[in-house]
Amino acid sequence: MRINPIIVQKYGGACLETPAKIRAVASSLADLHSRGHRVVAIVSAMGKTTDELVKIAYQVSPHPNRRELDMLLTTGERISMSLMSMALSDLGVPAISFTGSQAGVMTDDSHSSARILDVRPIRVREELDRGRIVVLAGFQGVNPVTKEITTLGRGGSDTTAVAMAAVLKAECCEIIKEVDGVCSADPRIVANSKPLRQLDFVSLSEMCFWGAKVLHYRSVELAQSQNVPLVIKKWGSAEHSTQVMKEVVGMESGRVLAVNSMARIEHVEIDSADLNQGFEKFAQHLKQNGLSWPQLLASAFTAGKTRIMMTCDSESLDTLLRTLESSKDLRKQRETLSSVSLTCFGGVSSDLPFKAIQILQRHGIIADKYVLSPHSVNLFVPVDSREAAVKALHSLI
Ligand SMILES: Nc1ncnc2c1ncn2[C@@H]1O[C@H](COP(=O)(O)OP(=O)(O)O)[C@@H](O)[C@H]1O
Ligand SMILES: N[C@@H](CC(=O)OP(=O)(O)O)C(=O)O
Repeated sequence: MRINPIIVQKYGGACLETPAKIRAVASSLADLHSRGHRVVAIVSAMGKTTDELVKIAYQVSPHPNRRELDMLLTTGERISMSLMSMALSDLGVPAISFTGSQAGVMTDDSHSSARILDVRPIRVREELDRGRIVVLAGFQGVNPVTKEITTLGRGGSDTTAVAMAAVLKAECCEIIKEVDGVCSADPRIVANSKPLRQLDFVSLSEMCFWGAKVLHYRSVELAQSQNVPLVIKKWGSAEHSTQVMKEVVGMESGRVLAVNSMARIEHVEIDSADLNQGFEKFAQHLKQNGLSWPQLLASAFTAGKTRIMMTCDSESLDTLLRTLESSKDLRKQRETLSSVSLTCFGGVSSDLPFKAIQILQRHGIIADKYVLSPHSVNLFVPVDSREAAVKALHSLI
């Protein structure tokens, strides 16, 4: 007997913003199911629900307990999953929803930035075998030791989808968006940004690490390491999609593929004897204050100070900066910056940083410094120049 292929589809908050949108997604899932696929749908919270929950938490407590914050934020996805399952039942399609822990998503114990250690989708497999569509809450899991509920970090539902597709050996993992796949820049900033129809894993993961909000960057790394066929698709449009490939034809062209940016980068300075002690003090400070690790971008040690450059969601950065006020050895250093990154195919050409600096200068923007990664030039600019810098550098594409 031929076993029907499994398709994992992930729907982001934008596609689930209203009850009408949820019903529309349900009918598209029903259609997929009727064509003989076994379907797993990963859902995010409706619209901006997670932002609203975060806001409420900070109105109640200026420094919310991280365990309780995770308990709160996971409710957003629970709402979506149960509504989606109801909508499917109304269409006459058998469906069942599961939370991350019911679906067997096992994580480490790091609240608000947990990493997936294992997936044991026992109930998911049973229900697929019964012919049901399985609807899963993205962005969450459970730590098998502490038994606590965790979240994977903002945008983490993409990573749930890829992890589930990997263990279920799905035929495809489709990330469904309201945008036209992955574009050469955020279409909200650059109206004429170009959709990228094919992208290699390395370039995409670099773009997402440096701020492209289109995918959780850990999901790209996981898809690459687990060999998951990954497609980013525009909702309701068969042809508008980005296919992520192991290799895209071409050698070391250095062609600029995309410009992305990070809105807010902060610097912390730590009194220390060397880099190692600087990091130890930073790690201890995070632990003592119940804070999760931010995304670290660079660090340096000179003259008794370790300086760390980092980013994270704005609420977490605000909380971290507040805790520095009562610290003896750690302090906020210099003004907040934004980043602008050029991601290139097949490596960065040596003259690109200087070309980029000149273009910015012609637009009256002074780049403070830049760092290179194998596939990106990442420049740091004043926060109020961020959008103008993205638009100016998009001329290189
Ligand atoms: N390079 C990029 N390509 C496409 N979208 C991007 C890029 N950088 C940032 N974005 C943003 O990512 C979001 C992705 O799609 P959307 O369906 O709105 O979100 P979600 O699925 O997270 O709810 C959009 O808001 C878009 O503005
Ligand atoms: N709801 C969570 C997780 C997520 O993945 O959301 P989205 O897929 O809408 O970016 C967040 O807003 O962070």
